[in-house]
Amino acid sequence: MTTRTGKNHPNGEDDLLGSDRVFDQDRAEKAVRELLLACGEDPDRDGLLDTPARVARAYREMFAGLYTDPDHVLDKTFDESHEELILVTDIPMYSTCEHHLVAFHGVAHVGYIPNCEGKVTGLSKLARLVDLYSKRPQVQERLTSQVADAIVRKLEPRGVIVVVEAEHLCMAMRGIRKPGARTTTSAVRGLLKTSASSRAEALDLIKGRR
Ligand SMILES: Nc1nc2c(ncn2[C@@H]2O[C@H](COP(=O)(O)OP(=O)(O)OP(=O)(O)O)[C@@H](O)[C@H]2O)c(=O)[nH]1
Ligand SMILES: [Zn+2]
Repeated sequence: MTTRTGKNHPNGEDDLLGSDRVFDQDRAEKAVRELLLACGEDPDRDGLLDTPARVARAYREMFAGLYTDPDHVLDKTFDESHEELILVTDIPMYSTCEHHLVAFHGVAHVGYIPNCEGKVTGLSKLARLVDLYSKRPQVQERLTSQVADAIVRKLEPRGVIVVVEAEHLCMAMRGIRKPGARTTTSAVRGLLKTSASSRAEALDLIKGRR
């Protein structure tokens, strides 16, 4: 699996520079085996024999967003004379907390106001963008702004809003142990930041969606 991604920091701005990055299946398998040993488990017992390979494949899938340039997701655009809000709500989101490598999951709401040329993208591409940035070691704040900034870069819209609501399993199954606690993050750009009424319209639609 070799495709473009960042040189120094896979989640940073140098993401755009691109470099070949590969998933090293053998290395991942060895690391999982080591982890099992470190936990006092026997990786050679029947039930665990295939576990290192399975876990390595799972991580390759969970971090698939490290190997794809997110900007390509929004390559296809079309002109549609719609100059008002386009909002996709309740996009299911599964990501991995970079502090503990356990899941955080919830929903993302992504909206934008196209520019005066009416440059829009397919609705599924907004969900693809959320998927791609989720499939990396992440923190929720960065995930939220990266989705917003990718839309700004590629669609040059008048405004963008991204809201992510998630439960962090690192706060539920360990540590402070508060299952059900939800974290909400938002990233607003352009008109949706500067115009209180535009932002209120978007937030009302997000809040009142059920
Ligand atoms: N801001 C932010 N914090 C996060 C996110 N995911 C996990 N964290 C927090 O990252 C922090 C890491 O804190 P540390 O004190 O270094 O690690 P820790 O001892 O395991 O912390 P506890 O979870 O409090 O036990 C914790 O407070 C987590 O709740 C995230 O997406 N955004
Ligand atoms: Zn965590």
